[in-house]
Amino acid sequence: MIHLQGLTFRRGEREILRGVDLKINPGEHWTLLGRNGCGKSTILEMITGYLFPTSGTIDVLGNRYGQVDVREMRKRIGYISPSLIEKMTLRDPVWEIVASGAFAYLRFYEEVEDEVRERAYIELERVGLRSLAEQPFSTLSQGERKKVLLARTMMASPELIILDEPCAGLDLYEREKFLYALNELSTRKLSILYVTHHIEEIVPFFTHVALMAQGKLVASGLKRDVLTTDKLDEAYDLPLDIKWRDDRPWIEVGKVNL
Ligand SMILES: Nc1ncnc2c1ncn2[C@@H]1O[C@H](COP(=O)(O)OP(=O)(O)OP(=O)(O)O)[C@@H](O)[C@H]1O
Repeated sequence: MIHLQGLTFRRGEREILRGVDLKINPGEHWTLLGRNGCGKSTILEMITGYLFPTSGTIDVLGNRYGQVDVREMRKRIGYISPSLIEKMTLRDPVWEIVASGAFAYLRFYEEVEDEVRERAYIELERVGLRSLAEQPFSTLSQGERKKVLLARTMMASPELIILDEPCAGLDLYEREKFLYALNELSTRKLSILYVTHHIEEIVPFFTHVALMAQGKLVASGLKRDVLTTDKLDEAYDLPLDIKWRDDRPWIEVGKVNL
């Protein structure tokens, strides 16, 4: 599904990625964790073909980057990045925003086929927003907008969904609703790669975790093997204690001397 080998990325004197190896198999759902600036978004931008490594190889969905048209690859990958919402036209109705995902357009300049419109309604129904289909996108809450983007992503039947901090700025209720919608999608034939700063967002359907620090992977593998006190201490340089409740982790922070 995704195989990164020996990825490095340099900008001037800075080594932003330092030998990242990561293998994600079909059907696995991964969370990528690490402090600000450790290189998470850089990895996502490489997997989506917007950035190229200084050295190392990237294989995604059976294709080696450098030997494949990345525009074709992007049609097979749903990518929800922080900048995507800003690119949407706020006055467009919600269903149209969703429908545009079928063609990877940002908006339509011609009549939308009935079949595409119907599919947009179905995807909206799946994320629980069918009733808002005719409203302008601008009238939706932040959480609803994020779920609209999820529905939009599903229009292209992606084999891989990549999300960069999709719950940033959402209140607890909106966050849980978003994660519930994502959980529903996780049962379809696809893999999810999800970047977050919040360990409690690692809901039960996530199977694996990759933990980064300063451009390197501290650990990667099954979530219970990676989310240990020692490994988290190493990545965050804080006295942390991990607890589990209903297969969902949360963090206790010990006395901090910064
Ligand atoms: N094109 C670039 N030129 C120079 N520096 C860059 C470039 N792209 C990223 N960086 C730097 O690389 C580091 C990693 O950035 P990246 O956005 O991948 O981190 P991140 O882990 O996603 O951080 P955050 O959690 O804050 O979003 C940062 O220090 C950033 O300033």
